[in-house]
Amino acid sequence: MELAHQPSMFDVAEEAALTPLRGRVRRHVLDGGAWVDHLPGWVRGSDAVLEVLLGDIGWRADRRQMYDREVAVPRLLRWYGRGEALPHPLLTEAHAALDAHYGPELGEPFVTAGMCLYRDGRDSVAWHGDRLGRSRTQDTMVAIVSFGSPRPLLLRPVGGGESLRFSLGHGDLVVMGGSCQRTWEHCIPKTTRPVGPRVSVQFRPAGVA
Ligand SMILES: O=C(O)CCC(=O)C(=O)O
Ligand SMILES: [Fe+2]
Repeated sequence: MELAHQPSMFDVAEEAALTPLRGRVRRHVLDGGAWVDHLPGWVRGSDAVLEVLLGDIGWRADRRQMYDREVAVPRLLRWYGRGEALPHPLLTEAHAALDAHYGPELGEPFVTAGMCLYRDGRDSVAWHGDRLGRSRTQDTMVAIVSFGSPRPLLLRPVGGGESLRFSLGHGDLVVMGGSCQRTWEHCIPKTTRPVGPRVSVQFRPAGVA
């Protein structure tokens, strides 16, 4: 796998650390019982995490069921199941912090960590909801921590309407909650701008995909 990445481009002097969530994360209430929480700069010292994520952690090219077709996904994937050790301790801390903050509202823990690597602007994910599991019928949360080059996350209501745009930069947190996976769709569009790699780390409860 060829990635435009050299260790020397990172300043890993700053140790990766989380900043507080409470009182800082901003909730955007959307139509239809959906919401999006956004906290730019949740993680400090994200270079150290990105460097590990861009290494050999078992990235795979994959295929995915999209609507009624199976398509090659233009991004690399790495799935961490229940209890599987995450590749950087900051991610383990992030998981615990998300559980502490969202557990009372979510009513269950985040369990899996799905990771996506967008190598450059040609990598993307098309409009979809994460509805392969219980999220097809139930409210849930998907928490995304982003590392690397900023890419926008777009959201639009199922059935049409204006789309919203959240910037997902290095160390930023976005949480899609409520009915968001079934009443809204989201995507990471391709871009012709020269962008470096981005890794998205998505925490989901059991049975949500
Ligand atoms: O790249 C992201 O942050 C979003 C990825 C996504 O929507 C998915 O994998 O279901
Ligand atoms: Fe998604």
